[in-house]
Amino acid sequence: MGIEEEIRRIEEELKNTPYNKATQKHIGRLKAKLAKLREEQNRQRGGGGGHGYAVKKSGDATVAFVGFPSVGKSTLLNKLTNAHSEVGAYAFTTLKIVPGIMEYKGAKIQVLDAPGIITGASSGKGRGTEVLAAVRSADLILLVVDVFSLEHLPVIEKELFNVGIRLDQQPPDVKIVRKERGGITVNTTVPLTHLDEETIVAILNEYKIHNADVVIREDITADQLIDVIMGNRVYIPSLVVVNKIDLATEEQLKEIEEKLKDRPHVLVSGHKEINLDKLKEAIYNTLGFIKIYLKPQGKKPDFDEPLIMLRGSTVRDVCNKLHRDFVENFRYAQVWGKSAKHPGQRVGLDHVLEDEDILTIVIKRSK
Ligand SMILES: Nc1nc2c(ncn2[C@@H]2O[C@H](COP(=O)(O)OP(=O)(O)OP(=O)(O)O)[C@@H](O)[C@H]2O)c(=O)[nH]1
Repeated sequence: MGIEEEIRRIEEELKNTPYNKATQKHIGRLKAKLAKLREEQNRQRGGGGGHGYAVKKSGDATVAFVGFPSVGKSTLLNKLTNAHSEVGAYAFTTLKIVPGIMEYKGAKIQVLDAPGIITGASSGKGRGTEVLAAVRSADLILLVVDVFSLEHLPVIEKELFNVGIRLDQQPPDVKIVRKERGGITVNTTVPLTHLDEETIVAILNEYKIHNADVVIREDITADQLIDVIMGNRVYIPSLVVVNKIDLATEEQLKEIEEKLKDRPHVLVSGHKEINLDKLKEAIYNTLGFIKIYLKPQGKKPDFDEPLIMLRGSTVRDVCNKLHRDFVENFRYAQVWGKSAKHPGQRVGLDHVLEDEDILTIVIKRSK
């Protein structure tokens, strides 16, 4: 049986197996098998867990447009950035990923236009797989649909899920430490409502893990446990962009608003330039930026040109951005501001910075 056929067979079985206490373990095993097969398939197609596509990261953050062909991604990209992607009134005008830079409130945001993903892209049909690999490296994913195709959203989400992209989730708080012998021990700090110990062990066994200490600190699902075992998942926030609102009636727009009320979304028209500022603002806010003022040793901080970094950035991220040798030659850093325990605190590369911190980086003198 070919991989694709086997995947279909297991998906079918999962669909037809009702979830309850008695089937939990079986379902867990099936899901583990399915995840392994998808991984194998992604490997064969050269996508998935790979390191992406020939797009160099530049700017302060990267945003990827994902959507079906002809929803207007190229048009939006052109209006938001300085890039000139070809726009055509036919499907698949975008044959390779075209990055552009969008400047907003001092941040330079790299925007990638990916070829339209289609059903089955994650299984290698169309040009989807390599594109999805590039999307994995984004800091924010824009799910683009047009006013008449909201039903594409779950399809796109499934494609992304299948290549290991987890939207709007945090990495599960689970530690698995393998050992030589002693079997599997499971410790939990919260009650688990989706998994019992037998299922956890069955899933681990499916991955040939027979000896390990497992610590679970949140109420995870089988899928989340599998994600931790696979280890190559990426966790990226998303924003829904509904395009071509110029074609819809007030009534239709209200319906769309209602359907999307529980998730971040923006309604726009690329072509008619409606709500594009709102979209830029939403992109900027969802990414979340902080300003860092650099202070050369023994001098005053530079308040005129702050460094723009993503929220959660560390001293290491700053070093990487400034110069490729900084991490290697790093001695220590000093911080003043919200993240510092006291003004001028000495910190290492892993120190997490806060908005408006002042930072001095001390590096070894080059020989
Ligand atoms: N009415 C209307 N048409 C639009 C809008 N934005 C784009 N279009 C049209 O939709 C068609 C497809 O636009 P593209 O920007 O090429 O779409 P794409 O998503 O990049 O398509 P692929 O390159 O095939 O993936 C073109 O004819 C555009 O002129 C819009 O806001 N309103």
